[in-house]
Order: sequence, then C-alpha cells, then structure tokens
Amino acid sequence: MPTTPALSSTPPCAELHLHIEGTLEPELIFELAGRNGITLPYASLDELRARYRFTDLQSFLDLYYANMDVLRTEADFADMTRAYLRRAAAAGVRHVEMMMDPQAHLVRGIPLETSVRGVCAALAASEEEFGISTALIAAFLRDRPAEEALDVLEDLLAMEAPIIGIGLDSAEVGNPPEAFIGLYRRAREAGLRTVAHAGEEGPSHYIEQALDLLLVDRIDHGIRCLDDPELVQRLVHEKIPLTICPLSNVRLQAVDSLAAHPLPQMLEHGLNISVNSDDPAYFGGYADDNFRAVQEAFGLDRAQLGLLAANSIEASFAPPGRRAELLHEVRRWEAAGA
Ligand code: HPA
Ligand SMILES: [Zn+2]
Repeated sequence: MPTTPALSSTPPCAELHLHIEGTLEPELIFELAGRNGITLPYASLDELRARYRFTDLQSFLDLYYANMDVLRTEADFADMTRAYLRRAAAAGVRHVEMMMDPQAHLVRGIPLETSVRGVCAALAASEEEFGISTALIAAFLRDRPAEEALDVLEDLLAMEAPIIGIGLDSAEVGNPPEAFIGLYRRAREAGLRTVAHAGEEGPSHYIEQALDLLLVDRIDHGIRCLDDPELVQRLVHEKIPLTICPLSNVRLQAVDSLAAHPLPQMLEHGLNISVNSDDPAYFGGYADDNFRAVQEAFGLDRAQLGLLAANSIEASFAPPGRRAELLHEVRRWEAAGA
C-alpha cells in the first residue's frame, strides 16, 4: 500500500514579524567572522550561546547589535537571508514580510546598498528556490533620531529599494511613536505600507499612538493592549492585525511564562493575531516552534491553529491572488486533519 506523507503538525502560514538580523545563528556568526577576519569576543559556540539569557528587550538588543558586526558584504547578507528562507520553508512559512534594520548597518559603516542588495538578492530567488513569496520592510530604530530615519527613508526611495513598507523597532520604553509622525507621513506619501512595534514592553497608549498618529496598518506585538479593554474593542472593531511572537515574549520576559501568555484571551476577544518568530536565532525557535509551543501550552486544536494561520495571510500585504492561494492551502491543511 502506498504510504501517505505525514501531515505537518503546524499549518502553512505567512510570517509577518521577523527581523532578518535576528536569524543570524551562532554557527553563521562564527563562519562570517572567519570569512571577514573578525575576532569575536567569544572563544566558542558554547560561550556565545551562554549569552542568550535575556532579562528584557534591551539585554537582547545589546547582543543582537553586537553580533551584526560580522555582516560586512552583500554575500554575508544574502547568505543570512537564504539560511532563514531555507529554515522557514521547513517550518511551513509560505510568505514572509521581513524586516531589516538598515540604520544598524549604516552606523557601523556598511552602506545602504550593501545591506539592501544582499538581502534582496536572496529574496529575489525565494519563490523559485523555496516556494516562499516575500516582501521587505525597512524598520527604523526608535532609539535613534527621527531625522536620521527620514534621511535613510529618502535614500531608500532614491535608490528604488524594493521595500513594501516601513516599521519601527528597537528599545520601546521612553521612545513613543509620536516622534515618528513625519517619517510615517512620508512613507504613506510614497505608497508604502506601515507597521510599528508597540505594546511589547511599552504601555498600551503607545499602541493608540501608533494607530492615531502613525496610522499603521498593523501592530507588531501589541500584547499590552489587554491592559485597556476599550483599546481591545477598538482593535477588534477596526480589525487591526497584531503580530504575536510567543517565544520572544517569554525569552524577553514580557510575559512571566508561556502559560501566562495572553494569546488565548486575545483569540477569545476575536483579535486578528498571528504567530511569528521575531528573532528566531535568539528566542528558541522558528515559526513551527512557536506554533508547537502555543499548541502544547494551550491545547489548541487544528481549527484554532488554522485560524492563526489564516489570520497571518489575511493580515499580510500579499496580492489578493496570492492570499487566496495561501488561504486555500490552510483550508486543505485543516481538512486533512479532520
Ligand atoms: O523584538 C524586538 N523588539 C524590538 N526591536 C527589535 N529589534 C529586533 N528584534 C526586536
Ligand atoms: Zn520584533
């Protein structure tokens, strides 16, 4: 008798909250350091891995920015991106909207062209190589001056960088969205989509600011919305997608434990939430690991996992035809388990 292929236990999905620099695995850090003649401040993989214990967002960002130093050439950026796409394909990711942090490279003396061209070279081959459709989001660092962000956006537009939108990331508390109104206005004028991290560590009113002042299409994280029931109702009513990163929230101690993660309440409220990996090399897993973690922690059934996956596709900026195709794949996945 022919054997039927094993059904994947996690659904096909779109990954909407992914920092490409956060996919730099320890092995690749050492490989790129060797290739570029860089002496790392760690003698071994184990010594590096021992640093992956975080107490909050900043403790992670310190290591995240330090490790980026190994990214020097277009090929380095392309290799990192290709490694992510390969792993994401195995995780069931069928479409990715990837953030990159151009400023984090510019401040190290890496030209915009180098980082953007390197990432884009891998993205351009992604559909054919991995079956993953892609879009690129330029994320701006909220702990650096807004004028600098605007200059970088102008440079990205001038070089016709193939970006679909902009985002806002880095240290949240004390860096509210309001400083970036001009940046987001310019992005909208240029026809770009907009997202922003809000309510990861920062208060719920940063989420309101991102909506009211930056007019974002999506909120990255947003878990702190539960502190404000009226805001939750608004997010439901206005169908604002929130890109949730469960393992990230645990590792950065934004929640006390996975069991204490608000994902079930968010589903119950009817929020459009999706499951994402954020910085998978640092937080203990890719999209499939995040799906498995919440499935086990909350006993989610196939329909609930399918809903999370369908949310990710509906919240994506993929063209309607691609969205329809991917939603069909999710329905097939759901039905295969019935
Ligand atoms: O999880 C994150 N939060 C904020 N900024 C970031 N930049 C990379 N990852 C993150
Ligand atoms: Zn993030």
